[in-house]
Amino acid sequence: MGKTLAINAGSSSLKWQLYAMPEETVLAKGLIERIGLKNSAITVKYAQQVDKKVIDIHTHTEAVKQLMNDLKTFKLIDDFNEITGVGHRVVAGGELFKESTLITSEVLQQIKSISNLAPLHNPANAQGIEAFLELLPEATAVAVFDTAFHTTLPEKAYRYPIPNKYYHDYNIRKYGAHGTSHMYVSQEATKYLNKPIEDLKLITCHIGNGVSLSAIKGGKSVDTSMGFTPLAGVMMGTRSGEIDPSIIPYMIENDPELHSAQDVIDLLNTKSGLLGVSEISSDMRDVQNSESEGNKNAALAYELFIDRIQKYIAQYFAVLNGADAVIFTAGIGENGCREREDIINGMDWFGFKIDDEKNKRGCVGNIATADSKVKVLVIPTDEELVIARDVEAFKK
Ligand SMILES: Nc1ncnc2c1ncn2[C@@H]1O[C@H](COP(=O)(O)OP(=O)(O)O)[C@@H](O)[C@H]1O
Ligand SMILES: CC(=O)OP(=O)(O)O
Ligand SMILES: [Mg+2]
Repeated sequence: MGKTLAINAGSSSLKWQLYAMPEETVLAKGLIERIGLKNSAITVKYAQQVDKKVIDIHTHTEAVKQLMNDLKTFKLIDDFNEITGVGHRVVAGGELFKESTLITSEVLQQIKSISNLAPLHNPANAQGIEAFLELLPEATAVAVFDTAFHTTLPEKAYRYPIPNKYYHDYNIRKYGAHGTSHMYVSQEATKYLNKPIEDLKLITCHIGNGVSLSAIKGGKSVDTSMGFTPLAGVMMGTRSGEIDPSIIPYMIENDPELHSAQDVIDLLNTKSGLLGVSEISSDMRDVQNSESEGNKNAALAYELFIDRIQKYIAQYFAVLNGADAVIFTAGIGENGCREREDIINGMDWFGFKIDDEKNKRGCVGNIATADSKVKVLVIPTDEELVIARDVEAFKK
């Protein structure tokens, strides 16, 4: 039933995959990085080929035009009309969207209206949507929300212990994020655990540039580390994760460079995490390279990063009252052998240990020792496939 594009627009990047549906064959995929900066990097992969180029891409609208031209240049399509569906990852759905939704101009306005719930993401997601509405007005356009999978959280998990009116009148609650990824890897886990999802208790760790963990019981999210916005929870590439909220007014009072709560929130979102502590980079590979050259800040950044993840894993053992498996996914979760070893072997009291022979680059599946009570799984995430499937469901 035609070709479907899955779009994952980040604050400075745009990832995409082109599928033949309903066969779910990946025809091509690509990445446009450094949007809005000099020398944007463009990668297109198709049929064993990789094309890379560097040009300046100023906006997400330009990125979409570039991607569509590349599809023609590399003969992945002859005509734009071959693309009958476009699915967009949208990080925050707030109280407005509990499931994937057909995009109309009203839906687009609503997505923009809740940008406060994902300030780094929703504005970029909306730009991507607008660009495609202009280029492919006939295609089935669907928004797939990161928050949807977490709508099953029990009230004790999603409510904050603040006066009730802030929930009832202002919708202040935990929404979580990365839901598509937590859902996908938890479903994939059944292949390695030989039990139906209804009988499983899982702790999923999505560790990429953004990081979040979830406690999943019987296939439903029962807790997750991100909160009202994706700033909450563990430390990330540029985000602080949890800090004592009293620090915010204290920073404004004492640092003459900070004038408002918004200034501090920007700092916590974009200048903190691995970047803020290492003073080197938000990218884990750069941090580790500096650490190996003896850089103390980089070593501290790494230590904090591992510590925060361990503490959330421990919390979720309590939330679930035990677990069948801990799952690692996303850039660092899938590729970071050392991170997995440091996280798991530092808390082996919980009933698991990494098998060094299995914990290798490119490994997939269980990497725990044979006598581990709790399995440790590496499962590559595939948010784009879930998005393409949701688009397909609307085409029918
Ligand atoms: N081999 C590796 N070892 C450690 N970290 C890695 C490796 N490959 C990628 N990463 C890290 O993965 C992170 C990016 O993850 P990714 O899931 O692509 O993030 P996002 O989707 O949020 O852009 C970066 O910190 C990068 O350094
Ligand atoms: C929600 C979020 O943090 O997403 P990402 O990891 O893509 O930045
Ligand atoms: Mg991601």
